This record gives sequence, structure tokens and C-alpha cells, in this order.
Amino acid sequence: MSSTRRSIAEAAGLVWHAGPMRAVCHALVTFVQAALPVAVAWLTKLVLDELVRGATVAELAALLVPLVVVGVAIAALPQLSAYIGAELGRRVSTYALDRLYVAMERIVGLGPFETPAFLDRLRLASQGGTMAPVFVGSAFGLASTVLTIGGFIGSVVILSPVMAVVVLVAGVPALIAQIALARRRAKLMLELAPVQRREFFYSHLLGSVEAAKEVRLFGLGAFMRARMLAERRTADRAHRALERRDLLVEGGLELLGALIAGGGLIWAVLAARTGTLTVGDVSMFIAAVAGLQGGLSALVSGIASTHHQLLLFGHYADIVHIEPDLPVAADPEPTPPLRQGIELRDVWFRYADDLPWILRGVTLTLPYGKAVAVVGLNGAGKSTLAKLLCRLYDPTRGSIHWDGVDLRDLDPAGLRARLGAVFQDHMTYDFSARDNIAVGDLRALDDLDRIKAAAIRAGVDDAISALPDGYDTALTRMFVFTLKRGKQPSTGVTLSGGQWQRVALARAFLRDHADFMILDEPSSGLDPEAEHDVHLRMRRYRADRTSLLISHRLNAVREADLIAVLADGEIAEQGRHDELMAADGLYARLFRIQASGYQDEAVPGPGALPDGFPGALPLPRPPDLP
Ligand SMILES: Nc1ncnc2c1ncn2[C@@H]1O[C@H](COP(=O)(O)OP(=O)(O)OP(=O)(O)O)[C@@H](O)[C@H]1O
Repeated sequence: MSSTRRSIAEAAGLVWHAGPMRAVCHALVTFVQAALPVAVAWLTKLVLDELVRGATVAELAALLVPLVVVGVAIAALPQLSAYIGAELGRRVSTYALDRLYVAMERIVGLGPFETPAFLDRLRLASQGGTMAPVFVGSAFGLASTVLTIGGFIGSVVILSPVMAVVVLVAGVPALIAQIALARRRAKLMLELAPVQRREFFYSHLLGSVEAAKEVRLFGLGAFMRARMLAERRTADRAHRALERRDLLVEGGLELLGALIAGGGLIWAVLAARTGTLTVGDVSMFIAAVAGLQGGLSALVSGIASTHHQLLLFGHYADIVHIEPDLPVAADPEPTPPLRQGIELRDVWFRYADDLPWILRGVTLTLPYGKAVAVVGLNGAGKSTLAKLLCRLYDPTRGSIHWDGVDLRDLDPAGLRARLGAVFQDHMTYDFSARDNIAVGDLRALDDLDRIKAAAIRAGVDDAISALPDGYDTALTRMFVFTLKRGKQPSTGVTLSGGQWQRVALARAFLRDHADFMILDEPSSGLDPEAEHDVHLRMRRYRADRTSLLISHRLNAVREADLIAVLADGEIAEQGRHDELMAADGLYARLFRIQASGYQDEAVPGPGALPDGFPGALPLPRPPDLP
């Protein structure tokens, strides 16, 4: 199916879903409205002819009463039409957005969200979705204009077929020009999407609480504002150029229309003078030419704007019909409870074909019931490995197996239901404390006991209980909340970094049914005592469960059943802590460096640090300050 036809079918489906009766009513009112101007023109012509003929009052009344009724209808119907159209529009828009976000859930991995072209299309799609009612309204308007034009053409044909042809032919170049303009407008929108996204990005940074600290500390306000305005000016320039063209075309069309109307009027008056036309015919002619001119101009701009909206709506239809980004088996196997373990077999991975390899042939087994730790320098690929295990990406080469079954053959949602994870860059939602923990398992949303138990395990229960509204306290300063009746609205509170980290841990603990737990730097923001405490809790909780722990705190991983050291995308060494210390490789060096930091000895000089370790290179001297 062509994309235009698909978009039209999609729009028709939306309208039908929004309410068939409403759509039919809207169509009826629209079409009646369309016929009214033609009726007025004909009735006026008849009244004038009857007047000239010297008709009786009764004869005139037979025409005047319908004329008054039509006039009343012309006054009342637009309001009714607007009311039905607005309700239809709201329903179409809500349903369209729902479909859009349902479709986005079909995206299995992270790849599309890191692809600028996809993000641009997504922005246009959500615009297309919210514009669905406008599109539907334009389509109805177009149909109504066609009806009005049809009525007037019929009238002009009756009076003078030659004039009807002239008026119609004059409309064709305008139609073509407007459609070309609409195409250019839609193309421009796609071209400007990255510019507008960057502008939004800077304006968001300037107003975001996350960035506010650095923006003030480093004096970034003017710098970011300049960049934001530069993006805006780029978009303005492009719009201006387009609108100049628009202006020329529109101006030309108006001129052409005025000339035709003027010529037609002179012809009609001269024809009435010689008796070829009646006075009523002249009035009909004036109304028909004006109606046709107005109708054609409305048709031209209606087609152009509907075409433009259709192109925009095409992005919406594309996203609504999006295929999963990672292959999903037609009949995926349910993910069974883990019994043997997870195996990475010669896994190679890079984020894109033009980016360097991050993992180069990683083969590693995470046996069932064991705690495996992965350590390595910054950028070694540890978090990448964790994301591959969640199937947020697929290996570029090689495979990952869950009890021998390739992850690609499992249902992604089923796999994730068996996983628990705390990511290094966990989310801090502007929700209540209760909701912030419950996102780990939404079934616990109304089960405060479960939420509390998870918070106790993560060691954050005391802190949350001490908040003004306990677990119902909003963890945000961004919104005003009224959580309890009769209470003043409050703006909530924010937690410290370490407390947030514990909330993220509580989310993971809520998934106590998870077969496999991934903990990516779960304690990096904690003070030493808290870190020790969290690791004790995790060890107790994770005993006999399969887990992967990623940490730079080597003291935290020393008790793992297996420690794998990732370097240059490969497993450089693996074994238990004692074995790795005895091997005296990278792990042993890193461990000794960290241990020395805790002892009362001189810290080794930069030369003693492994390549790439912070501090391994002498830092260049900063330029002298003015
Ligand atoms: N989404 C992405 N797109 C492109 N490259 C990425 C992406 N995420 C990570 N990388 C790159 O992959 C490499 C490995 O990153 P990763 O986050 O896996 O390292 P890490 O070992 O967890 O590091 P750290 O110890 O600093 O957390 C880095 O060079 C990083 O720049």
C-alpha cells in the first residue's frame, strides 16, 4: 500500500474508532452546511426574478420563508459542527496518542532511541498524532468545499458553460502550485527536525533542575542561550524563505481570481442589458462566481494543508506500524526458570557498524546460583555486557544463552520478567517514594508492606519514613502535589545521591522472584559504612541466586564465586579472588592500588598505575587565569 493510502486508511480507522455515530453526524452537518450557500444563491435569484415579474406577496413568501430558514441554518450550523468536530477531534487525538505509545512498546532494545533519525521521526509522529483531529477536520472541510463547488459549478454551467470552464481552468495552476508548496513545507519540517530538537535541548537545559547547578557554577547560561538562539535563527531563516515563496504564489492566485471575477461581472451585466440574462441570473452569477472563487481557493489551500498534514501523519502511521528493532521469534519460547546458567559464546559487539568494537569475542559462563563479578577500567564494556544480558541490544556476532536457549528465541518481555537490575544510571522519577520503589514491580503499587520490606532490605526505610508524608512523599521539587485531602499542596523533597541509590536497590529487591540479578555499580554513591552494609545485605539476599555484579570497588567483589576482568573488549583473566591475586595480573594490580589507598602508606606514583587508569598520565598545566 502506498504511504498516502496507508495514512488515509489509518486516519479513517482512527475516526471510526473514535465513534462511528459522531463521525456520521459530523459528516451530515458538514454536508448540509456545504449545500446552504448554493441554496441561498438560487433562492435569491428566484426572489429577484419574481420581484421583476411582479409576483404576489403569497408567491414571494413561498420563497422568502425557505430563504429565512436557510439563513438561520447558516448562522446555527457552524456552532453545532464545531461542537461535534471538537469532541470527535479529542477522541481521535487521545486514541491516536495511545496507539503511538503502544507501538513504541514494540521496540525491544535501546538502539532506536540512540538514533537521531528515529528521534526526529518520533517527534514528527507525535505531532502527527496530535494533529490527527486537524487532519480529520480538514478532510471533512475539503469534502464540504467540493460539494459547494459542485453546486456552484452546476449553477454556472446552467448560466454559461464557457464561463464555468474559464473559472475552473484558472484554478488548476493554483492547485498544482499549492501542492508543491505543501510538499516543500513537509520536507522542510523533516529537515528542521534535528535543528528544533537541538533548540529544545538547550532550552530544556536552561530550565532544568539537573543542569541548574553547573549552568550557574560554570556560567553556562549565555553560552547555551546563544546556541539555542542560533538553532532558532536557522529554523527561522528556512521558514522565512519558504514563506516568501508562499507569499508570491498566494499573491499571484489572488490577482488571477480578482481578474476572472471582474471579467465575469462585466460580461454578466452586459448580458443582462441585452436581455440574454435576467436580473436574477446576474445575482446568481455574482454569487456563483464568488462562491466558486472562494470555494476553489478554499479547495486549493484545503488540499495543500490536508496534503501537508497527510505527509506529517505519514510519520505517525510509520511509527504506529513499526516493526520491532530486534528480531523477535514468531513463536517465542517462554523463558523458563533459570536452572543451569547463562552463557556468552564468543560475543562481539559494537554500537554501530561505523563504531569501534566494544566486546571482542567474550566467552563467559554465569553458572546458576553463583555470583559473578565483572571488573575492568572505565570504558572496558562492563555496562555494555549488562545491557546485552537484558537484551537491550543483540550481539553483533556470537550469542547469549539462557539455559542453552539463545536469548533471541525467547520472548523479550518474558525474559525481562525473570531479571532484576540496578543500573549505574538508574532513574530518579518525580513520583512519590512509594511509586519510585514500586516501579521495580508494579504489582506492589498498592502493597505498602512489600514496598516497605524492600526499602528495609535496601536500608532506606528509616529515611523514607522520616519524610513529611512517609512513603507518600513526592520525591521531586518540580511539581506541586496534593496527596492527602485537606492537606496543603506540597512540592515534595529530594533525596541525596546515596539515598536514591538505595531506592534503586529497593526496586531490585522488590523483584525477589527474579532468577537473575544484575547490579551495575550498585554502591558507587554510598559512604563506606553504607557500602559495607549494602553488600552484606545483598550477599545475604543473593545467596544461592544467580547474579552479576559490576563494581570498581574491588573489595566488594572479592567474595564473588567468579571474577572476570574485562580489558580491551576481552576477558583478560577470570577466577576467584585468591587465584587472580596469585596470578598477579591486572586484577591484582588494581586491587593493590585500591588497598594502598586505604592504608597509611604512600600512594604509588602515576607510573605504577595501569594504562588508562585515572592519574596514569601527568595532567597538562591549565592556562594561567587572567
Ligand atoms: N549507547 C552507546 N553508543 C555508542 N557507544 C557507547 C554507548 N554506550 C557506551 N558506549 C561506548 O562503549 C564503551 C564501553 O562503555 P561501557 O559503559 O560499557 O563501559 P564500562 O566498562 O561500563 O565503563 P565504566 O566503568 O566507566 O562504567 C565506551 O567506550 C563507550 O563510549
